Amino acid sequence: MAILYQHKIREQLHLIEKKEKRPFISWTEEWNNVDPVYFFSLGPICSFRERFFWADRTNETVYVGLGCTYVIETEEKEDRFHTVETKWKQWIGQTAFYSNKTETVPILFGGFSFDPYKPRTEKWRAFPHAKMVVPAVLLTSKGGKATLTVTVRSGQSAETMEKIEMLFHLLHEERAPLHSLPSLMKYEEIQTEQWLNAVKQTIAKIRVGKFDKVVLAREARLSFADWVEASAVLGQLREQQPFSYLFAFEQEGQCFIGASPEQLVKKEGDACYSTCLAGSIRRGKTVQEDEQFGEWLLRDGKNLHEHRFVVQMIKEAMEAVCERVDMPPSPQLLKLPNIQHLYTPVVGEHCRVSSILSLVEKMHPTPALGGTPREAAVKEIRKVEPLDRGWYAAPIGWMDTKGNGEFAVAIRSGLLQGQDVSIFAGCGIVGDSDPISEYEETKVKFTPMLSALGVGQDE
Ligand SMILES: C=C(O[C@H]1C=CC=C(C(=O)O)[C@@H]1O)C(=O)O
Ligand SMILES: [Mg+2]
Repeated sequence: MAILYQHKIREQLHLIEKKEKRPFISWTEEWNNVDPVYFFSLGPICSFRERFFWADRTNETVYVGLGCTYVIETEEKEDRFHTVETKWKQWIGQTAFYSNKTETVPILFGGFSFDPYKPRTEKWRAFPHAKMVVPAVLLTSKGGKATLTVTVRSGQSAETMEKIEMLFHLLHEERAPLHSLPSLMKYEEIQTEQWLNAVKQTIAKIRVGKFDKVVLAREARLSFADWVEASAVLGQLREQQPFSYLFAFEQEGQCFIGASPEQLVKKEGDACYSTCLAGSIRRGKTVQEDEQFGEWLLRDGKNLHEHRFVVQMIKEAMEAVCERVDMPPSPQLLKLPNIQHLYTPVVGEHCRVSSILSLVEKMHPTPALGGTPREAAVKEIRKVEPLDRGWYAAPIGWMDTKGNGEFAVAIRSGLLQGQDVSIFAGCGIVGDSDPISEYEETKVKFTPMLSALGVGQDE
């Protein structure tokens, strides 16, 4: 099967290259189903130096990208979303699209930094303020049906084909097990004292009316005995966090990865969707305790307050561009394996914007990651938070050639850098926050990444 495909793709690309005058060729074909995490794991073995992974909360849409045929990246601050949009349109205009018996279109995948005005540290050097890529090979799985898209620069298909041939060869062989996780050498929470002080100061400032809400995040660092391979972590996240977005974006051997429950925005034609997620409590140890915690969260003034700011902002942002916006009048509970949240889904109809990036720009950062008022809160985070957030808490996702797409908020995430890993977690500070409870909340939010790394919470 794989051998057949290989010849077919090579032949097709060759024919197209001969007659096509455009700089890029993108060719899509129906394909046999393959485990996406396994597909992702084969990238480096086939000399693809970049890779990404995306699965939405229901696993309905899964994308795996290997290699990089076209990169859009910018260090611009104000204009970054606009620049990506313009370059994407230019690329679409330069590309010849071919497909065989499928409606699937190629996508652009990537993300943004949380705050382009925060000075970048060495840790995030491979992650500019905006970076989105068109992969050389894209595996798309939609509703259980798979397609493969090969995108090449015209005249350069031979180089990509060599790697693809290797990929097909490996897929044809008996499946090798995923990498195992190395053992933990060191676990360290970073600048906890400074973070707690920042929380205390922020609470005081909120109490005198300087802000309504500010989200403050912190970092923990882990060192392992060996290289931490992204596919091993991804495999664990997939098992342990079944109702979250799974994402990974690997560049220069560094991989930003996570399992986020939080949708920033999705656009499908003229409908758009978002979720308000803020307000948290851990899961109970028994069914009864778990229900008690949930009931408490639904009634707790401080958490409802935290949540309300997010609802207000998302509602306003959607109302500005949609004819109709629907949402339930009060939050529901979203129960995840380690934590429960207050949750309000939002649906916008007859959306007037043509590209998801305009919605991303409007909505980032929501008060679940930044605060209220937005500008003042982000400035305060920049000043007092002892952390370079990089891509943590920022938009990550995809868009297609029609301007549709979906972005999650990259929380419950970490950065894999060889044997070292940084993980991040934040929480919404309001006037009646208690620093120790907020500290505990961030600990619970570290759990998904720690478990995926094979680390127990008390290590
Ligand atoms: C900032 C994070 O969570 C946000 C999302 C849900 C609940 C939150 C909270 O209750 O504080 C946070 O706003 C994080 O997980 O790092
Ligand atoms: Mg909270």
